[in-house]
Amino acid sequence: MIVLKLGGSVVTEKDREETVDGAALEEAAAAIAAARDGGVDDVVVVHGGGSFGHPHAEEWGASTTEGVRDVDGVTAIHGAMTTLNKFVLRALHDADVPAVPVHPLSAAHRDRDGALTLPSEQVATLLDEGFVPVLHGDLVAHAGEGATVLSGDEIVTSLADSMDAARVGVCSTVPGVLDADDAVVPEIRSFDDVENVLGGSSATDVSGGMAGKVRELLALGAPASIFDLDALPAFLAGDEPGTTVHGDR
Ligand SMILES: Nc1ncnc2c1ncn2[C@@H]1O[C@H](COP(=O)(O)OP(=O)(O)OP(=O)(O)O)[C@@H](O)[C@H]1O
Ligand SMILES: C=C(C)CCOP(=O)(O)O
Repeated sequence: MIVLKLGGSVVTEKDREETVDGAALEEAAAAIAAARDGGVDDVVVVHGGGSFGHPHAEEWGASTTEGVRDVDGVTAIHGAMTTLNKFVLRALHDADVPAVPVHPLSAAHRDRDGALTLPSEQVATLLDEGFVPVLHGDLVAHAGEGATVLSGDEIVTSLADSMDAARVGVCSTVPGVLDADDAVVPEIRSFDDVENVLGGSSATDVSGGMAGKVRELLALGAPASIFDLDALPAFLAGDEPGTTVHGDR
């Protein structure tokens, strides 16, 4: 199976709070629909926070390690993400993709050391039954912290491991990880390869931007591609566009 992350910076306008990028979302949904028509029917979709989750998380001081205890904060952050999830589902439904939401806050948790448990049996069963599960960056219950941010990238890594994904795709606004001359780095095998060129995100992002992404993907067994929306059809067709991160496991 394939785990595909649609970056929050792809499906939203990251500089305008709670604004969906409708054209990008439509393009992504069309690519997924076309791939399904071509026989690729085992895709799990995860989307990021973009201008929905991140500004609220920042406002409430929540990150992947700093929790929020105020129920209004939980409601604001989780609510923004479920709102974005509804837009993503609608775009997929409009393209005739049988997308079904899976909200991580209802299923996942972190222990006191921050280790994540994200059940995947319901995701696997939905997939077996012909649906396209759609998860999203969210908050999760975190022992001793209240609720912390769970990034879409962590979801991707966790599901890729527990569901033994063959391939992982991370669709972002950049054509791959860029080097100091803005050329795409074709392959990454260790964080040292790219440490000096990796920054955070150009927009509000509480979960680490590109550096966080590469760290997560390096912890994987399956190869992971980072590419832009133009390259999504190629990725779904089996190519490895953009940057391929080969995990160190
Ligand atoms: N060396 C680099 N190569 C490519 N992008 C980089 C690099 N360093 C920093 N970045 C930034 O990382 C961003 C991608 O990370 P970001 O977390 O914003 O993506 P996303 O997954 O699409 O969004 P979200 O986290 O909301 O889901 C790029 O838009 C760019 O601003
Ligand atoms: C900010 C929240 C709640 C989700 C973050 O998910 P990401 O955009 O994948 O890092």
